Amino acid sequence: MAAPLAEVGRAASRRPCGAPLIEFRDLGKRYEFPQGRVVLDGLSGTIGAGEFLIIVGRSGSGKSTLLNLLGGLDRPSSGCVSVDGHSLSALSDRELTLLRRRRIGFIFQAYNLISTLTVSENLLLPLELNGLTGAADTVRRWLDRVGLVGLEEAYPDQLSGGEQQRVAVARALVHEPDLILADEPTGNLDLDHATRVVALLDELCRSSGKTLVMATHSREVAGKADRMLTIHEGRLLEVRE
Ligand SMILES: Nc1ncnc2c1ncn2[C@@H]1O[C@H](COP(=O)(O)OP(=O)(O)OP(=O)(O)O)[C@@H](O)[C@H]1O
Repeated sequence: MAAPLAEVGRAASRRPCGAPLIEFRDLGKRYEFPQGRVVLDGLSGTIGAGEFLIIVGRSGSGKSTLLNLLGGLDRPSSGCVSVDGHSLSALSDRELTLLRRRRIGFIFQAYNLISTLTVSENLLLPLELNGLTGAADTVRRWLDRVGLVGLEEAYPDQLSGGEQQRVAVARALVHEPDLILADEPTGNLDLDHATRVVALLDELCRSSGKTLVMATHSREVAGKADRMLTIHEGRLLEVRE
């Protein structure tokens, strides 16, 4: 049975390695507007703790929609998702917010850094929201890990695309979530920088046993993913190469 939400905030180390972190069953999503369209149709599966899973699919196939459902950013039209045994549909909006804040790190294509905050301040935010102490040291350590020492006081628009994405990577990981959901994290980067960002993400997640689910157009950046799934006509298929 799942532990109460308040008690599972930082319980990743108790989970046996390889046990499913995410389970989804008969998951469906239909958007009513602008015209009724079924984007996801009866998807079921599991994602193991510590796994690196890539989701590919053509533009508009539903990759972002799936990540949003897995991360509790949107509610499914049918079916259910559970994260570490917590059924997302059973959580109130407040509980869902807490689960997302504590347990999940999001990385988006357009970085989504807060433009009026410096690099350091962008990283401090998730720590402060989670009431974590020792924040200044943690931020310094993460800036070192992603190779951004010296840019602490810079604002996002003073950084290159690759640098901004490394800030976004650090921001998603700084509060030690169990699950990282990355939606086209390299979409704005050339192949060389894209490959480096994915390698960094992979290394950071693997070294700390975090689960990484990444949606991308490009199989070339898939790197060392453990598994690759594709969404085609609303269904999820395993890609074997
Ligand atoms: N909020 C919404 N309201 C209505 N339709 C939506 C909404 N969000 C997405 N869609 C539609 O759902 C389909 C899937 O969109 P989604 O963004 O999940 O695809 P994607 O595979 O991530 O695409 P891309 O690779 O271009 O980012 C698209 O046809 C899109 O127009």
